Amino acid sequence: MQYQLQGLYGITDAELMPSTEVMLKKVEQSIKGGAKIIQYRDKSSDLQKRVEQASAVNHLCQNHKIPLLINDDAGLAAGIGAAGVHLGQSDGAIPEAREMLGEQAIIGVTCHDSLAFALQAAAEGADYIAFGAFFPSKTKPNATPAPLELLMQAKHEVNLPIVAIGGISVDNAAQIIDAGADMVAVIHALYAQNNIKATAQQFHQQFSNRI
Ligand SMILES: Cc1ncc(COP(=O)(O)OP(=O)(O)O)c(N)n1
Ligand SMILES: Cc1nc(C(=O)O)sc1CCOP(=O)(O)O
Ligand SMILES: [Mg+2]
Repeated sequence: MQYQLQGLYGITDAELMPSTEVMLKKVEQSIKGGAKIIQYRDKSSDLQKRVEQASAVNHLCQNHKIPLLINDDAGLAAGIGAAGVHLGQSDGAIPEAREMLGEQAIIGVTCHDSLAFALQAAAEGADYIAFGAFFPSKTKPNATPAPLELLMQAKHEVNLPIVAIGGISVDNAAQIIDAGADMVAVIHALYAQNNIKATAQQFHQQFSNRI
Protein backbone atom coordinates (compact mmCIF):
# COMPACT_ATOMS: atom_id res chain seq x y z
CA MET A 1 0.00 0.00 0.00
CA GLN A 2 1.21 3.52 -0.83
CA TYR A 3 1.05 5.80 2.22
CA GLN A 4 1.11 9.57 2.40
CA LEU A 5 4.07 10.69 4.51
CA GLN A 6 2.59 13.90 5.84
CA GLY A 7 0.96 14.97 9.08
CA LEU A 8 1.01 13.89 12.71
CA TYR A 9 3.33 10.98 13.53
CA GLY A 10 2.55 9.39 16.93
CA ILE A 11 5.20 7.37 18.77
CA THR A 12 4.25 4.90 21.50
CA ASP A 13 5.83 5.12 24.93
CA ALA A 14 6.16 2.37 27.52
CA GLU A 15 5.72 4.72 30.50
CA LEU A 16 2.68 6.54 29.16
CA MET A 17 1.21 3.23 27.97
CA PRO A 18 1.86 0.74 30.78
CA SER A 19 -0.19 -2.07 29.21
CA THR A 20 -1.09 -3.22 25.70
CA GLU A 21 -4.73 -2.29 26.38
CA VAL A 22 -3.80 1.29 27.29
CA MET A 23 -1.46 1.48 24.29
CA LEU A 24 -4.21 0.39 21.90
CA LYS A 25 -6.72 2.86 23.36
CA LYS A 26 -4.29 5.77 23.21
CA VAL A 27 -3.05 4.99 19.72
CA GLU A 28 -6.62 4.56 18.45
CA GLN A 29 -7.62 7.93 19.90
CA SER A 30 -4.69 9.58 18.14
CA ILE A 31 -5.62 7.96 14.82
CA LYS A 32 -9.26 9.06 15.25
CA GLY A 33 -7.93 12.58 15.81
CA GLY A 34 -5.93 12.48 12.59
CA ALA A 35 -2.52 10.86 13.21
CA LYS A 36 -1.20 9.63 9.84
CA ILE A 37 1.70 7.40 10.89
CA ILE A 38 2.48 5.47 14.08
CA GLN A 39 5.76 4.13 15.46
CA TYR A 40 6.06 1.36 18.03
CA ARG A 41 8.98 2.39 20.28
CA ASP A 42 9.92 0.17 23.19
CA LYS A 43 13.50 0.20 24.41
CA SER A 44 13.12 -2.91 26.60
CA SER A 45 14.66 -6.28 25.82
CA ASP A 46 11.42 -8.12 26.54
CA LEU A 47 11.00 -9.76 23.12
CA GLN A 48 7.71 -11.45 23.97
CA LYS A 49 6.15 -8.14 25.03
CA ARG A 50 7.58 -6.39 21.97
CA VAL A 51 6.15 -8.97 19.57
CA GLU A 52 2.76 -9.02 21.30
CA GLN A 53 2.41 -5.23 21.48
CA ALA A 54 3.81 -4.51 18.02
CA SER A 55 1.47 -7.11 16.49
CA ALA A 56 -1.55 -5.67 18.29
CA VAL A 57 -0.74 -2.08 17.27
CA ASN A 58 -0.01 -3.25 13.71
CA HIS A 59 -3.46 -4.86 13.53
CA LEU A 60 -5.06 -1.63 14.75
CA CYS A 61 -3.10 0.46 12.25
CA GLN A 62 -3.97 -1.86 9.37
CA ASN A 63 -7.66 -1.58 10.28
CA HIS A 64 -7.32 2.20 9.99
CA LYS A 65 -5.10 2.01 6.85
CA ILE A 66 -2.29 3.76 8.73
CA PRO A 67 1.36 2.60 8.48
CA LEU A 68 3.05 1.25 11.60
CA LEU A 69 6.83 1.58 11.78
CA ILE A 70 8.92 -0.32 14.31
CA ASN A 71 11.67 1.59 16.07
CA ASP A 72 15.21 0.17 15.88
CA ASP A 73 14.32 -3.37 14.80
CA ALA A 74 13.91 -4.30 11.12
CA GLY A 75 13.68 -7.98 12.11
CA LEU A 76 10.65 -7.34 14.30
CA ALA A 77 9.08 -5.20 11.56
CA ALA A 78 9.56 -8.04 9.05
CA GLY A 79 8.33 -10.65 11.53
CA ILE A 80 4.99 -8.95 12.17
CA GLY A 81 4.48 -7.53 8.67
CA ALA A 82 4.74 -3.88 9.73
CA ALA A 83 4.85 -1.16 7.07
CA GLY A 84 8.42 -0.21 7.92
CA VAL A 85 11.17 0.60 10.38
CA HIS A 86 12.76 3.67 11.91
CA LEU A 87 16.54 3.44 12.16
CA GLY A 88 18.85 5.57 14.27
CA GLN A 89 22.48 6.08 13.34
CA SER A 90 23.46 2.89 15.21
CA ASP A 91 20.39 0.78 14.50
CA GLY A 92 21.60 -1.08 11.40
CA ALA A 93 22.17 -0.36 7.74
CA ILE A 94 19.47 0.84 5.35
CA PRO A 95 20.30 -1.72 2.59
CA GLU A 96 19.96 -4.61 5.07
CA ALA A 97 16.63 -3.30 6.31
CA ARG A 98 15.49 -2.89 2.68
CA GLU A 99 16.54 -6.46 1.94
CA MET A 100 14.51 -7.71 4.92
CA LEU A 101 11.43 -5.56 4.36
CA GLY A 102 11.15 -5.13 0.61
CA GLU A 103 10.81 -2.25 -1.83
CA GLN A 104 7.40 -1.11 -0.55
CA ALA A 105 8.55 -0.72 3.06
CA ILE A 106 8.96 2.70 4.65
CA ILE A 107 12.46 3.19 6.07
CA GLY A 108 12.98 6.32 8.17
CA VAL A 109 16.35 7.49 9.42
CA THR A 110 17.40 9.70 12.32
CA CYS A 111 19.71 12.47 11.16
CA HIS A 112 19.93 14.49 14.42
CA ASP A 113 21.15 17.97 13.37
CA SER A 114 23.12 16.83 10.33
CA LEU A 115 22.39 17.54 6.68
CA ALA A 116 25.29 15.22 5.78
CA PHE A 117 23.53 12.31 7.52
CA ALA A 118 20.37 13.19 5.59
CA LEU A 119 22.13 13.22 2.22
CA GLN A 120 23.74 9.88 3.04
CA ALA A 121 20.41 8.37 4.11
CA ALA A 122 18.83 9.60 0.86
CA ALA A 123 21.64 8.07 -1.19
CA GLU A 124 21.16 4.75 0.63
CA GLY A 125 17.45 4.61 -0.10
CA ALA A 126 15.69 6.06 2.95
CA ASP A 127 12.03 7.03 2.55
CA TYR A 128 12.11 9.90 5.04
CA ILE A 129 14.66 11.71 7.15
CA ALA A 130 14.14 12.82 10.76
CA PHE A 131 15.78 15.80 12.47
CA GLY A 132 15.67 16.83 16.12
CA ALA A 133 15.46 17.70 18.87
CA PHE A 134 13.89 21.08 18.08
CA PHE A 135 12.72 21.78 21.64
CA PRO A 136 13.58 20.34 25.06
CA SER A 137 12.13 16.84 25.18
CA LYS A 138 10.53 15.33 28.30
CA THR A 139 10.97 11.87 26.78
CA LYS A 140 14.61 12.29 25.75
CA PRO A 141 16.15 15.16 27.72
CA ASN A 142 19.66 14.54 26.38
CA ALA A 143 18.72 14.58 22.69
CA THR A 144 21.03 16.61 20.42
CA PRO A 145 19.49 20.05 19.82
CA ALA A 146 18.68 20.92 16.19
CA PRO A 147 18.04 24.44 14.81
CA LEU A 148 14.85 25.37 12.96
CA GLU A 149 16.88 26.62 9.97
CA LEU A 150 17.98 23.05 9.31
CA LEU A 151 14.45 22.24 8.15
CA MET A 152 14.52 24.99 5.53
CA GLN A 153 17.97 23.92 4.36
CA ALA A 154 16.98 20.23 4.15
CA LYS A 155 13.82 21.15 2.22
CA HIS A 156 16.00 22.65 -0.51
CA GLU A 157 18.77 20.07 -0.52
CA VAL A 158 17.15 16.67 0.16
CA ASN A 159 14.32 15.33 -1.94
CA LEU A 160 12.61 13.30 0.81
CA PRO A 161 9.78 13.89 3.30
CA ILE A 162 11.08 15.47 6.50
CA VAL A 163 10.10 14.50 10.06
CA ALA A 164 10.73 16.87 12.96
CA ILE A 165 10.94 15.48 16.50
CA GLY A 166 11.74 16.54 20.03
CA GLY A 167 9.52 18.53 22.39
CA ILE A 168 6.93 19.30 19.72
CA SER A 169 3.51 20.38 21.01
CA VAL A 170 0.36 21.97 19.62
CA ASP A 171 1.81 25.32 20.70
CA ASN A 172 5.07 25.12 18.76
CA ALA A 173 4.15 22.83 15.82
CA ALA A 174 3.20 25.72 13.49
CA GLN A 175 6.74 27.11 13.37
CA ILE A 176 8.10 23.63 12.64
CA ILE A 177 5.62 23.08 9.81
CA ASP A 178 6.24 26.59 8.45
CA ALA A 179 9.97 25.81 8.38
CA GLY A 180 9.41 22.80 6.13
CA ALA A 181 8.57 19.70 8.19
CA ASP A 182 6.20 17.29 6.42
CA MET A 183 5.53 15.34 9.63
CA VAL A 184 5.81 16.11 13.33
CA ALA A 185 6.69 13.14 15.53
CA VAL A 186 5.30 13.45 19.04
CA ILE A 187 5.27 11.42 22.24
CA HIS A 188 4.66 13.43 25.41
CA ALA A 189 2.59 16.34 24.09
CA LEU A 190 0.22 13.81 22.50
CA TYR A 191 0.08 10.65 24.61
CA ALA A 192 0.36 12.30 28.05
CA GLN A 193 -2.76 14.39 27.33
CA ASN A 194 -6.15 13.65 28.89
CA ASN A 195 -7.92 14.10 25.56
CA ILE A 196 -5.65 12.49 22.99
CA LYS A 197 -8.18 12.64 20.16
CA ALA A 198 -8.74 16.39 20.59
CA THR A 199 -4.98 16.98 20.81
CA ALA A 200 -4.38 14.98 17.62
CA GLN A 201 -7.10 17.03 15.93
CA GLN A 202 -5.29 20.22 16.94
CA PHE A 203 -2.06 18.93 15.37
CA HIS A 204 -3.94 17.73 12.30
CA GLN A 205 -5.60 21.11 11.76
CA GLN A 206 -2.21 22.77 11.58
CA PHE A 207 -1.38 20.56 8.59
CA SER A 208 -4.78 20.76 6.91
CA ASN A 209 -4.43 24.55 6.75
CA ARG A 210 -1.51 23.86 4.38
CA ILE A 211 -2.49 20.67 2.52
C1 LIG B 1 10.56 9.73 13.81
C2 LIG B 1 11.72 9.48 14.70
N1 LIG B 1 12.76 10.30 14.69
C3 LIG B 1 13.83 10.08 15.49
C4 LIG B 1 13.84 9.00 16.33
C5 LIG B 1 15.03 8.71 17.20
O1 LIG B 1 15.69 7.53 16.78
P1 LIG B 1 17.08 7.11 17.51
O2 LIG B 1 18.04 8.22 17.35
O3 LIG B 1 17.46 5.79 17.00
O4 LIG B 1 16.67 7.03 19.02
P2 LIG B 1 15.64 5.98 19.72
O5 LIG B 1 14.26 6.44 19.37
O6 LIG B 1 15.90 4.62 19.18
O7 LIG B 1 15.91 6.12 21.17
C6 LIG B 1 12.72 8.16 16.31
N2 LIG B 1 12.66 7.07 17.10
N3 LIG B 1 11.68 8.41 15.50
C1 LIG C 1 12.69 9.49 20.43
C2 LIG C 1 13.24 10.85 20.26
N1 LIG C 1 14.25 11.12 19.37
C3 LIG C 1 14.61 12.40 19.39
C4 LIG C 1 15.68 12.96 18.57
O1 LIG C 1 15.98 14.16 18.71
O2 LIG C 1 16.22 12.22 17.75
S1 LIG C 1 13.72 13.32 20.49
C5 LIG C 1 12.82 11.96 20.95
C6 LIG C 1 11.71 12.02 21.96
C7 LIG C 1 10.46 12.64 21.39
O3 LIG C 1 9.52 12.67 22.41
P1 LIG C 1 8.78 14.00 22.87
O4 LIG C 1 7.77 14.33 21.81
O5 LIG C 1 8.12 13.60 24.17
O6 LIG C 1 9.81 15.06 23.05
MG1 LIG D 1 16.96 3.97 17.55
